[in-house]
Amino acid sequence: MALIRLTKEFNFEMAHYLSGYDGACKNIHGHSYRLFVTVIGEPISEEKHSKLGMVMDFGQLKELVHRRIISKLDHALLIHDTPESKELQPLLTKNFEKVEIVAYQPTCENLLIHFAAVIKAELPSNIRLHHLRLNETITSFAEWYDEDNK
Ligand SMILES: Nc1nc2c(c(=O)[nH]1)N=C([C@H](O)[C@H](O)COP(=O)(O)OP(=O)(O)OP(=O)(O)O)CN2
Ligand SMILES: [Zn+2]
Repeated sequence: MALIRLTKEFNFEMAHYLSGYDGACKNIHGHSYRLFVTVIGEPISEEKHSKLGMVMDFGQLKELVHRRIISKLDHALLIHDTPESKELQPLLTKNFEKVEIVAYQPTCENLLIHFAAVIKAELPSNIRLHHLRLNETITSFAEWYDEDNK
């Protein structure tokens, strides 16, 4: 038995602001995010299987992450649902196509917690989410590891 980790990288552009933050990031600004998704499993060994030798088709992983995360967040503005943003929300949703209202402060950390839950819920039962890495800038990134969150 050999366990193999597979990683696929995704890129998306997203705007956000950190509500109540004590620095420049309290203002609306954007990032070119880089998301690395790593899964672990055993390569399929059935000779007749169309995915012979693969833990998971990279294309299947791409479809999942695109559908559940990238399609929603790329070129979107993420708004933390707070009493202060309530007034702003209808104005933004009326004028822009992609505004996502979320129940959490949109930090790298909280985005990863959200992404992990979404990806884990859709992975086939024989494949495990091993870790995620999210770069917010070239110099700043956060990581989520399954083994840290058992
Ligand atoms: N722990 C966290 N700290 C900060 C987050 C975060 O998500 N988690 N986010 C921000 C801002 O949104 C933004 O990402 C600024 O980050 P920072 O690395 O400070 O960006 P700079 O452009 O100033 O980075 P340099 O490359 O050092 O110029 C703030 N903090
Ligand atoms: Zn930011």
